Amino acid sequence: MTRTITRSENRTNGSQQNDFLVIENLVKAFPKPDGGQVVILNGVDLKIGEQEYISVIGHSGCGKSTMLRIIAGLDKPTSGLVTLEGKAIRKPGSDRMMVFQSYALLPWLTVRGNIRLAVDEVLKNASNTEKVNLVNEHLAMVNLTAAADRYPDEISGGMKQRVGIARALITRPKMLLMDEPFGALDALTKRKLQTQVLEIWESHRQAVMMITHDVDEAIYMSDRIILMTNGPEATIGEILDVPFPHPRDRHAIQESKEYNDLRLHALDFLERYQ
Ligand SMILES: Nc1ncnc2c1ncn2[C@@H]1O[C@H](COP(=O)(O)OP(=O)(O)OP(=O)(O)O)[C@@H](O)[C@H]1O
Repeated sequence: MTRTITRSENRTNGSQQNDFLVIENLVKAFPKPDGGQVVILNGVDLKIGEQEYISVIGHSGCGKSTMLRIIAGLDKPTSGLVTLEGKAIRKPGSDRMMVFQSYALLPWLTVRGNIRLAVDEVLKNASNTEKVNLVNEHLAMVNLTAAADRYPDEISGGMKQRVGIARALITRPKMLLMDEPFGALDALTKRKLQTQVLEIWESHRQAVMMITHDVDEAIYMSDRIILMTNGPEATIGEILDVPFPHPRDRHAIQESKEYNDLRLHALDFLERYQ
């Protein structure tokens, strides 16, 4: 069989060679309850372009969320450096927004209120009219206009996740960090939301790092797929280039030989690291 897989060298994809996010020799260790330390991530090197969509796949516990939290500024590296546009990341900032699997919405605020909160926190100089228009625009973008005045416990999981995505997008962060954003959704809702998020990203490009356990999701959505080795002491095992131009048609790409080769290659990798 002719292999069409391209293993990316550690560079940004396609035309965007700029080193927007740079991770250099990242090591993260946590203290063990009985003393000593366990090294979770050991020597991660990665560069991401400013409009690049990256997926990270690896077995449970290898340190994917830890890496995302370090990029978000919620946790610190034990050693190594993570920079965004050349500046070391030391704390959370409005240039990076997170989307969590567990939605993390405030139950006492409506859909509109949850989205508006992000605008109030980040776009402090915008007028009330500008903020209202922005919230309405983003409610429409994720098809939530009709549910704007409902509370989180009155809407479905898929709707909650759309609120989380609108809330993350509305302040136009330079980088979107998504931790298994579709992991809690049923198969149909998941596919719909994947398409919606991809369409939004295709029209408002930004850097994305998305953790997923789903190889098909990674191929459909991303430009490159980072395959992590198992922990402890996990690192990047391989980086796969996804050769399909955007905008993508899920059905069309799934019929191609490249798609199936890529899928089998990623699954083989994961099997090897079981
Ligand atoms: N604050 C912490 N203190 C101690 N150990 C931690 C801490 N945070 C994470 N860990 C450990 O680090 C390892 C990696 O955790 P992490 O959540 O990053 O993995 P993951 O790859 O995202 O897993 P999953 O796919 O299951 O979400 C796990 O063994 C976890 O128990």
